[in-house]
Amino acid sequence: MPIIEAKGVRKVYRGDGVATEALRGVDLVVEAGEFAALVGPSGSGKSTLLHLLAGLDLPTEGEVWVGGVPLSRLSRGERARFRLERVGLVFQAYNLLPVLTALENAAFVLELRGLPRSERERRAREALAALGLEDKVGRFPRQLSGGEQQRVAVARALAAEPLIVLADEPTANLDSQNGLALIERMKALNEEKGVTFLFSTHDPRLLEHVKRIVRLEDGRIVGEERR
Ligand SMILES: Nc1ncnc2c1ncn2[C@@H]1O[C@H](COP(=O)(O)OP(=O)(O)OP(=O)(O)O)[C@@H](O)[C@H]1O
Repeated sequence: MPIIEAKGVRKVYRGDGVATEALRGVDLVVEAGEFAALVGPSGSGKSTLLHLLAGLDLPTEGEVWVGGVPLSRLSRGERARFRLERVGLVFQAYNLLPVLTALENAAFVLELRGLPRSERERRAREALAALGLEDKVGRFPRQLSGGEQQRVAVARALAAEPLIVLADEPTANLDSQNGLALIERMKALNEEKGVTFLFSTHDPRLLEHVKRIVRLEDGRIVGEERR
């Protein structure tokens, strides 16, 4: 069974009397275990598609299934629970909680899942260390640079060891050492634990490692490449 399937997905944003058609009929299947990238020019619909696949928003038309579950048939609360249990998200607004330290932020999803403190701290520390943040665990988001906050957001997603990670430009803003460390960590999770990854990216370092590239243009899939 595909882990994600989108069929006939259209998304129209309406606001200020203007309608923007961000997706114009997208069909996409992602199988379990894939390590895949969405590429395309700015405004082509990558973030919109990732949001819909995560159930953060619903399509104007069409349907998204994740693990066989049609997202439009779930309530908002059920979609939130589904994300908590299955999906790791890394979006451009990192959504770190300002009153929590890096460690607490990275452990937050595990806390919501009810893991015991020692277990969630161990996993959060491990994920932060893998991203080069071992000496920043006690800092609050405002005491971290943009790139460091981004790494905490990635650590939070990876610490939860979800079924699938959806990430919007996960390596943007990272210097080459941290970018490579993150790529290695994602690859290891993909190869050793079978975690599925779908990310949008322009980063040639990351594109070197992906096994599939899906190209979006103007709200449509215009090409695909498998390696
Ligand atoms: N909340 C919104 N309200 C109105 N229009 C939006 C909204 N979000 C995105 N759009 C529009 O939808 C289109 C697709 O945007 P999207 O953010 O999905 O593109 P993208 O490929 O992720 O771009 P980038 O690479 O710049 O992040 C753009 O024309 C954008 O202006």
